[in-house]
Amino acid sequence: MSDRLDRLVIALAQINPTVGDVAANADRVRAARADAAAQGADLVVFPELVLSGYPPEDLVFRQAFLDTVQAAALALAAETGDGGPALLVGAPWRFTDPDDGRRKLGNAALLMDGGEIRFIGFKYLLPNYGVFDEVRVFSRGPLPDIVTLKGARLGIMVCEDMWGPQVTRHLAEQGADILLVLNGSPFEVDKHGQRLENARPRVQDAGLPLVYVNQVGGQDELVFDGESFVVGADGQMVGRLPSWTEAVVPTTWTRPQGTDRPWTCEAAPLAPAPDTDEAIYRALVMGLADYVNKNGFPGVILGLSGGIDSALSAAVAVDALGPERVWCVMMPSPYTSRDSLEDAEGVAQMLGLRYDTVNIGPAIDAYDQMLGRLFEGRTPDTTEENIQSRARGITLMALSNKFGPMVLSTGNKSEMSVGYATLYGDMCGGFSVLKDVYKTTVTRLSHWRNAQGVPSGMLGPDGPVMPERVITKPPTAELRPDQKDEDSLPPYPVLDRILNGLIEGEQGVSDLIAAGHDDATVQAVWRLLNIAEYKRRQAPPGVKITLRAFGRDRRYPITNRFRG
Ligand SMILES: Nc1ncnc2c1ncn2[C@@H]1O[C@H](COP(=O)(O)OP(=O)(O)OC[C@H]2O[C@@H]([n+]3cccc(C(=O)O)c3)[C@H](O)[C@@H]2O)[C@@H](O)[C@H]1O
Ligand SMILES: Nc1ncnc2c1ncn2[C@@H]1O[C@H](COP(=O)(O)OP(=O)(O)OP(=O)(O)O)[C@@H](O)[C@H]1O
Ligand SMILES: NC(=O)CC[C@H](N)C(=O)O
Repeated sequence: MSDRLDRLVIALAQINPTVGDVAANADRVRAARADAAAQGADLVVFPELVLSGYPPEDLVFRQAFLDTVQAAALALAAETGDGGPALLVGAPWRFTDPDDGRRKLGNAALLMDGGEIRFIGFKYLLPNYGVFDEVRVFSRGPLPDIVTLKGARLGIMVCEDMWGPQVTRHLAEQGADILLVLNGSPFEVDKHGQRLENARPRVQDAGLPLVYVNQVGGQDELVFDGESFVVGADGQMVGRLPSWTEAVVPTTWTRPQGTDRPWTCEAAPLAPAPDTDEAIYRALVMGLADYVNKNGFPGVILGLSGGIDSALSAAVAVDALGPERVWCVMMPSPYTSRDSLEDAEGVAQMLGLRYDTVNIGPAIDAYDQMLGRLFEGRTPDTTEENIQSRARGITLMALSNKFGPMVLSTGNKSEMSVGYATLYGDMCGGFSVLKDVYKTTVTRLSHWRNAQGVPSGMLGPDGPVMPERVITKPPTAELRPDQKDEDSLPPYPVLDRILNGLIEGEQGVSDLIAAGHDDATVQAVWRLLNIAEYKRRQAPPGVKITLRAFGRDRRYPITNRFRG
């Protein structure tokens, strides 16, 4: 037998598309192809729906949008007539269903080679759970055929196709040599482990190696971490791309020349996977940066209270956008303590950003006067507290309207769970960094960022970002004298464990009581969680990091009498 080898170089193009910007996405594909060509690639594999951006949601109902995608795809395909690498690109694509003869829309993978679209495969398993609604917008295609490139029989799948056995089995039966998977797989804590756990049974079932290409970047509530990889037919990781950054990485595949022996991938670089806290922090930074930049804002503005939530939100914003694009405003009331003033100023100095003070005292006096006659005989309560919060909201929105930065809302997941936030007050804003981050995780991330220095690729200071006291002092809303969060809520470690069970674990009240939690506390938290749904529906979007984020993932009725 000859010891010469057949050789195929497959480049993994982990790029950051923008939903709806078809021309820019096609240009990114071109740039990645040029990069891959310079690295000797024969084929460049891109993420799911890279031409439209993922997820395109109802945008794909517009024929004009599909026409634009189709024109861009045909232009890219024509360019592969130059003898350079072939492209494997995801796009929404209209097709005629062979079973019923009807025109449908599929989530497709297009193989472009030799100046034409040589092969079209469609996603077979459409995810319709959690954040995914693909049955609503796409039809499943027929089970895909295999296609040959430079003698290698490629089995092409689209994302969810790898999460069930059917498509892999079909491709293996057809005689595939290598499985290629185009993905739009959003980040969740510890998701990278799940991807590998789902890839391995497919690989073992088929006895075939697998190439997994995921996108990076933020799209509204979703953020994609990339972390594309190659797994050998033995289930071992052969190569892994870095997370949270664009990358075009070639992998070299060989087999004995002229034989029908399996293709194997030569060892490729194995980028380290970040630990949990770093991954969450990077998700928040990328989610915010892409939201602000892709929507064309000059920067963000937020209320800096001297508390931990606004301090961490400001730190994430500075790491995402740089200090010159983040504006913080301290808005003291008569209840604002000296410590809060010092701590807010400390945060601003450490982050090196623009910091202003606007006293809300005159606004509160004005409302006291305006409402005095109508409120006569009523004792002060949360009504007056909420007016303070709303005076801050109005101030931030006025500065946003006048100067253009988007207001960043600072509430965390613990508060959003129990409705501990004021509608049109501290809930106002365009985007919320911490919306899906429990308070105990806020504390952990703050310690992490203070100890870590600037994470690679970020724009903030290489040192601590908030005074230690901001992390260690008891949380307070400072809406009345000596107020502490724990006056109204269980201590956050207790609250977060219960919320984690009710939300992430979908556990019942009785399960949590049986697990040893205090009966009355669990009942109270469950009640608050239920009655705060109306607030969450009016809350700004924020970066999803958990299994069950409010908004896209966890959708409960507002009008809901079930209390069991
Ligand atoms: N199902 C439903 N559908 C639609 N609307 C509903 C509703 N239930 C009540 N509402 C309305 O919602 C209003 C109550 O909500 P809202 O006005 O937000 O006020 P509310 O929830 O009563 O008070 C805000 C709470 O957030 C706490 N908090 C914590 C931390 C920071 C801050 C801060 O502001 O900085 C505040 C504050 O201590 C207080 O407990 C009611 O007046 C009612 O009209
Ligand atoms: N004195 C203040 N100056 C500026 N902004 C404020 C002030 N007080 C509250 N805010 C804004 O309202 C948000 C909610 O504040 P509050 O302090 O009441 O609750 P919190 O959830 O403990 O937040 P934090 O930890 O940031 O204080 C803050 O994150 C901040 O954006
Ligand atoms: N786009 C998709 O099909 C994604 C679904 C898949 N289970 C994932 O999260 O990775």
